[in-house]
Order: sequence, then C-alpha cells, then structure tokens
Amino acid sequence: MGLSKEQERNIVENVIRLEDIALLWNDNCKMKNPERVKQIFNEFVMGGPDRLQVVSDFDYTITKQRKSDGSPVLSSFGILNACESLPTKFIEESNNLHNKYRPIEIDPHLPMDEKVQCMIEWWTKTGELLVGFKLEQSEIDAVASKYKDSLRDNSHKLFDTLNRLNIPVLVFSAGLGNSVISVLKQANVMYPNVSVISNFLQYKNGLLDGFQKPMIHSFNKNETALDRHKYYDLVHNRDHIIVMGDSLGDADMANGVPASSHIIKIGFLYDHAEESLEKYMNTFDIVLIDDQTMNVPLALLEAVEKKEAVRNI
Ligand SMILES: C[n+]1cn([C@@H]2O[C@H](COP(=O)(O)OP(=O)(O)O)[C@@H](O)[C@H]2O)c2nc(N)[nH]c(=O)c21
Ligand SMILES: [Mg+2]
Repeated sequence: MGLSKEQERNIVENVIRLEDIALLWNDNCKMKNPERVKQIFNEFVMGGPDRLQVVSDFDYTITKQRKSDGSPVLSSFGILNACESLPTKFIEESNNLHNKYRPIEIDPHLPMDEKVQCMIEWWTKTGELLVGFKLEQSEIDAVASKYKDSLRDNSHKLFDTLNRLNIPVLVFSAGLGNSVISVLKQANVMYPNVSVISNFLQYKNGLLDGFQKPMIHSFNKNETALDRHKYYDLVHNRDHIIVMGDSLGDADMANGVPASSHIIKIGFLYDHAEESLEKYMNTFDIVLIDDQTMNVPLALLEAVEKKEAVRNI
C-alpha cells in the first residue's frame, strides 16, 4: 500500500491524483462525485494531521461485516447477551424488545419523530431490565475476547497511524460501551487518542443499575448530542473530519460540528448491497461494498503522513 516515488512527488507538489490511489478504482468502491473526494483529500493532506479528527461507528464499521471463515461477529449488545450469568428472564424480555423495536428502527416509511420516540423506549426498557443483579466486567471481557480478531483487516495499522499522528478518534456507538472498550482494549488499539462515547452500564452497591446517562440511541448519534461533553472541547478546532459507518444514520455522526468543517464520509455497505447502493452513494462520499479492510482510510492517512514528513524536513 506504500506510495510510489511519483505519488510522493505529487503530494509534495500539493496534489493527490485520485487516479494514483488504485483502491478507489476497484469495482467495489463507488463515488458519486470523485472530484469532490479529490478536493477533500487534497485539503486534508495540505491541512495536515493537526486539523484532522476521525468519528467512527463501532459495530460492523470497526468490526467486520463478514469474516472470511464464515463465523459471525457479535454486536456490542450481542456480546452482553452472550454472558451466561444473565438471568433467563432478561434474555427473554430483551429478545421480545428486539422483535418489537428493531422493525421500527429500520422501517423506511415511519416518520422520524415516531421512530425516535420508540428508540428512547427501547433503550429505556433495556436499561430497566438491567437492574438488581450482578454482572462482572470480566464476564463481558471473556465473551469480547472471542471477537478481538474481528476488526477489519489493517485496523491495527490504521489505529497505529492515527495514534502516531495524534489524530483524535471518536468511536461513537449506540451499542454497549462496556463491550466496545473491551474489544478495542483486547485488540490492542485502545490508544490514548481514542475516546468511546456510548452507553455504559451503571452499578449500585455492586449490582447493575441500568445505563449511565446520556442515552445514545440510533438516531441521536451526532455531535450535537455531545454539545456539553468534554470531547467537544478537545476536537472543536479540528475541522477536517473523516466519518466512517455502516448504517445510513452514521453519516450524520458529525452533524454538530461547525458548518465550515470539511467532512469526508466513508460508508461500508454489505447487506442488500444492490438495492441500497443508490442511497449509500447519496449519503456517503465513498461507498465500499463488501470491503472488510481499513485500506481506504489508511491510504488517505498515509498521504497525510508523507506530506507531513516532507513538510518537517
Ligand atoms: C437497545 N438496543 C439497541 N440495539 C441495537 O443495537 C444497535 C446499536 O446501534 P449502533 O451503534 O448504531 O450500531 P450499528 O450502527 O452498528 O447498528 C442499534 O442499531 C439497535 O438495533 C439492541 N440490540 C440488542 N440485542 N439488545 C438491545 O437491548 C438493543
Ligand atoms: Mg454499525
């Protein structure tokens, strides 16, 4: 994936030619407006690492949508539900809630305000079920350890590079933060530049007591939900933003940032790829179909790093 001499020269001369980034011309990579991608890539390379930040979804964005051996990857809530000490009643009721609310979450015809109301109910009821019994973090860790190898190929290289360049990474998940952090730690990518904003378990006198606030559900995952969060102070001056997600709603994760920011949105598409492609292309700048790697964001960061190296000579 290294850059050729000519590519390096182009970067020195302040131009990335998208033509040179072979990955972007693979059949499974779709861009509605390659000119815009090119312009943003160049701005990001010229702006350098100090203006960059990454905002990424977790489930099926940092983790793979499909493993090559065919084994499934559990979501962060899936990891919780696989903990054997959970009471059977919790699993039953949690499944009932899933059966009721998941169709509402993905219904394309329901008005958004109704969907939001239902998602608040779903997360609230799940929180109410998680009260009054023990669940050790070590049990979540034991389940999560089975999924530490489920990160996209080259995730380590991506997180290493982001850490080296001091680029803040926000992992923004409406799932369960305890699982997210456990997987990231056990995969050795939980560097100091990585923050996780998600739903975390709350404990009272050693027993579960629902979720900590504020609630992050599938439709309030944008940085306006973070207005009063300390994370906002850390990143508000970083106006070059790479957003990564696998669901259409993930594209809005950076909505709360100033309007002058430049955002490149990378969408990983897997399920129903043919039917969903048009929507994804209208929503994300780059759509990667069944690409179980981090190679595209990595190519951008490699260009940023090369340019920075030249600048510092
Ligand atoms: C409250 N709740 C929400 N979810 C799902 O968890 C997902 C987490 O949301 P997300 O962070 O947007 O993940 P994603 O973009 O990878 O899908 C939501 O989309 C819900 O479908 C849930 N899934 C399970 N199994 N149990 C739950 O209680 C529960
Ligand atoms: Mg996801």
